[in-house]
Amino acid sequence: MGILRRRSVDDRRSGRDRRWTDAAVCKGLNQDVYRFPDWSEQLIQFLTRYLFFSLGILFFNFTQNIEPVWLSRLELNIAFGVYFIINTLNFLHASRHPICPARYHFAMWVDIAITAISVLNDPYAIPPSLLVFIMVVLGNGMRYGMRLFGEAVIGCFGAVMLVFTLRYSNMGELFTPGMLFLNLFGGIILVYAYILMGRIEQSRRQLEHNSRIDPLTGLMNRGALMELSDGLFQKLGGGPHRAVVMFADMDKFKQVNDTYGHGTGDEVLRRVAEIMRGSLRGTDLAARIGGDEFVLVLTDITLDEAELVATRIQEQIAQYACDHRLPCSVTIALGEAPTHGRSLDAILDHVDRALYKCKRTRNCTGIMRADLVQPEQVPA
Ligand SMILES: Nc1nc2c(ncn2[C@@H]2O[C@H](COP(=O)(O)OP(=O)(O)OP(=O)(O)O)[C@@H](O)[C@H]2O)c(=O)[nH]1
Repeated sequence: MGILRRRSVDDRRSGRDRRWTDAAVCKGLNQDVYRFPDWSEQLIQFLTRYLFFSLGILFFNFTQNIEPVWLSRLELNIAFGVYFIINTLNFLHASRHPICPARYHFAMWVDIAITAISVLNDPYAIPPSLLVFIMVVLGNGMRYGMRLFGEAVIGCFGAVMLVFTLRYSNMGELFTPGMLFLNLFGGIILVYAYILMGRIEQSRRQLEHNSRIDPLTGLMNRGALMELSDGLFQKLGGGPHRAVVMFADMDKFKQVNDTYGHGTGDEVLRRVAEIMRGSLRGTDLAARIGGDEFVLVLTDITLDEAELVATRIQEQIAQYACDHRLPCSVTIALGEAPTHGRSLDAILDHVDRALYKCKRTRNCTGIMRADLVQPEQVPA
């Protein structure tokens, strides 16, 4: 039971990164297909775009013997000017709304368009500006996840084909071996980067999953519970909806371990987790937060209804213990949001006291509501 007393917030992610990811969760954005880079990453990308803009202006306006082949210099400068304005508007939007997949897509297509215009107007037979397509794919795809990566590959491939067709129809240019090599090389880099990125993303997701799940029971761990319940309690806010926090602690579990071994103890924990999981609805949360301690967060439910759920869980565990001739049982304490607090931490403080009291009271039925425990009864 001491684990709640030791509970602290220091293992939680902090700062902007966390708020951004939480915001993504709240907005219901799919983090399997999108990545949400932090502001510094996006800032570097915008600076790269401004760098590309400056190089384009310098190349087409101030390099000797360079004449745009498709547009007039004025038209080309207008295109770059429009790019500058769009980029700046996107930049301002990003500084206010860093998480915005629609903008990620839009900015990437604008990048593809201006790159295609540059390659189209590049007078070199083997246009070095083709390499910018690789930068567009890597710069966008690696930052924002597999969805944008795939879209960038398809978009850039389509743009290259279109540009070559137009260059050919305009200049009668044939594919030179150098051009063929450059495209082949670029294509191989992109496919390689896509595969590599896919593997990295998969490992990242696996790691993230493992860091949130208790491997013995498959329930979430304490860190994941704290993180998800933050969002859940924020949503409750001052509204009419309620949530009940249930804290369950096994009794005589040490005796099970000592008498029958840790293998049996593990099996008991797995079975208890199964019973708890079976009592939940889709929106509820269940976690093992310590050795033999479990926390459930039930949404849209009253304390009375939650007490019935707790009784059912208790009965099923008692039945299991009886069937296997085990001495263990479970004590469950209940608290309610917002009556006992507006965050999981705050409610758990109350519920922890109720559990402590129930464990120490001989006539406790094994279920205790936090509202039945007065502050002065709380042990020091
Ligand atoms: N089998 C097993 N045992 C564990 C695990 N994690 C913690 N424990 C054991 O769980 C026991 C918890 O101790 P206590 O909280 O004193 O258990 P209890 O006998 O139920 O005592 P009360 O809670 O005071 O009723 C300890 O013996 C731990 O070694 C685990 O993952 N598997």
